[in-house]
Amino acid sequence: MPFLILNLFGVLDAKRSGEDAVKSYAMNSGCSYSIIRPGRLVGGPYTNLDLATLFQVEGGASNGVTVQSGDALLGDCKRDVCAEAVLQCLENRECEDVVFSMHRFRASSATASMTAGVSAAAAAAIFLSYPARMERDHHHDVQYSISRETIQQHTTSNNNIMTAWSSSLLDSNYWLRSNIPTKCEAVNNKKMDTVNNNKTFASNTPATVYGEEEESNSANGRINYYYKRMNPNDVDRTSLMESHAIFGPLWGEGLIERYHVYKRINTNNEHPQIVLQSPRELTVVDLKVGKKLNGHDGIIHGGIISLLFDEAMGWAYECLQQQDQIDSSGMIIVTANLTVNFRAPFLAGSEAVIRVYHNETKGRKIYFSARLESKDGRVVFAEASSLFVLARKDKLRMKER
Ligand SMILES: CCCCCCCCCC(=O)SCCNC(=O)CCNC(=O)[C@H](O)C(C)(C)COP(=O)(O)OP(=O)(O)OC[C@H]1O[C@@H](n2cnc3c(N)ncnc32)[C@H](O)[C@@H]1OP(=O)(O)O
Repeated sequence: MPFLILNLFGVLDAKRSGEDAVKSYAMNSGCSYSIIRPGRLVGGPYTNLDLATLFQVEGGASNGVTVQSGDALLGDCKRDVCAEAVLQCLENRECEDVVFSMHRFRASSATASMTAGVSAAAAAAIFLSYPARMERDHHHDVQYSISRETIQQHTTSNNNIMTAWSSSLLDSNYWLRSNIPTKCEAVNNKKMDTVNNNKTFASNTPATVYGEEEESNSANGRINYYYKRMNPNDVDRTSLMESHAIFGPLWGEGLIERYHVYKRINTNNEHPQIVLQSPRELTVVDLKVGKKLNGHDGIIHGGIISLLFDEAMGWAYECLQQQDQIDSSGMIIVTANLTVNFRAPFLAGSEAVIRVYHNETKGRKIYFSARLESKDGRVVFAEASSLFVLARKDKLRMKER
């Protein structure tokens, strides 16, 4: 159908704005999104086209769905399947940061039998696990495909549809794990070498990591933040080198081997209200721990993890101070409270990232939260929340005496 007709009264424009707002919010708040563009919704009280199919179709053949990236598809979509798809998106990591359209499966006789007797839930779940071609929006220059033919081969060669689907689900998940660059991988290879000059790039920060010169491209609505290396350029820490826990005695092979701090710089002028949403991601630390910092054999000591969090939050304060221009003359920021929940063993020799968020500022009290997670964001090793307090320097010295 011509775009002009589909877009009568600006309906598609409005939908696009809605989608852009969702993406911006997701990018700026650090959460993921899934955008489903269903075909014309049917199957409800006012559009019960399915009365017709009810008499023609055995079982639930009309529950089949076709999923494709972008909006190439045109057709109807059953409401119950759409609702199920929404729920599946919440649970399927494969659906993170994707935009796809779905409509009813216009099945050939062979493929119709594939969906016969399968519930809407199963159909939606399976097809969402096997997107014919999903566009990862954050990696918009990369597309991934899982052939729908593969599914059909599985299903036609096996009488037990559900078994066949589950086995290909495993294949597919394996494929996804082994092939899809995750959120933490670089989009732009050209930027990889900027790590070396400490300029802008965190090799393991989220996908939307762009160099400063590309910031000007943000007009296309896709690029609205990037990361810039903080240490050692932004803050003179030479005096810290010898006595600082991380950069001094605990620094080196087998110990803390990497601790690169990046501040997030938002460049989104389109939705400033969204950028300011709380909690706001302030810093990301790209780190590597060695094999000599264990508690139990092979597992990094919880105290070390707490230290890594504390430091990251200290840098987050530095970032906040730069952004919000906090007047801290005569003051020093100190940790008043730090709570850590250890969620999964953080293994010796691992690489990971810490993401720090600003939750709230109340007078001289600043609340942060943070996550230590695997580079691909799939495993959360620990979560932390903290209260930092701006204390008067002279008062702290009095306490020392
Ligand atoms: C770019 C460079 C990056 C470098 C990063 C380095 C990061 C490293 C950060 C650290 O590890 S600092 C070392 C560990 N922390 C300390 O040594 C701090 C020791 N504690 C203190 O010196 C004082 O207890 C403190 C300055 C935190 C507070 O004393 P104050 O006399 O200034 O404030 P006060 O006790 O009146 O408390 C102020 C507010 O904070 C609240 N508060 C203080 N401690 C709290 C606590 N532990 N839990 C909850 N709330 C707390 C307190 O209730 C109160 O709330 P209200 O204003 O609403 O009444």
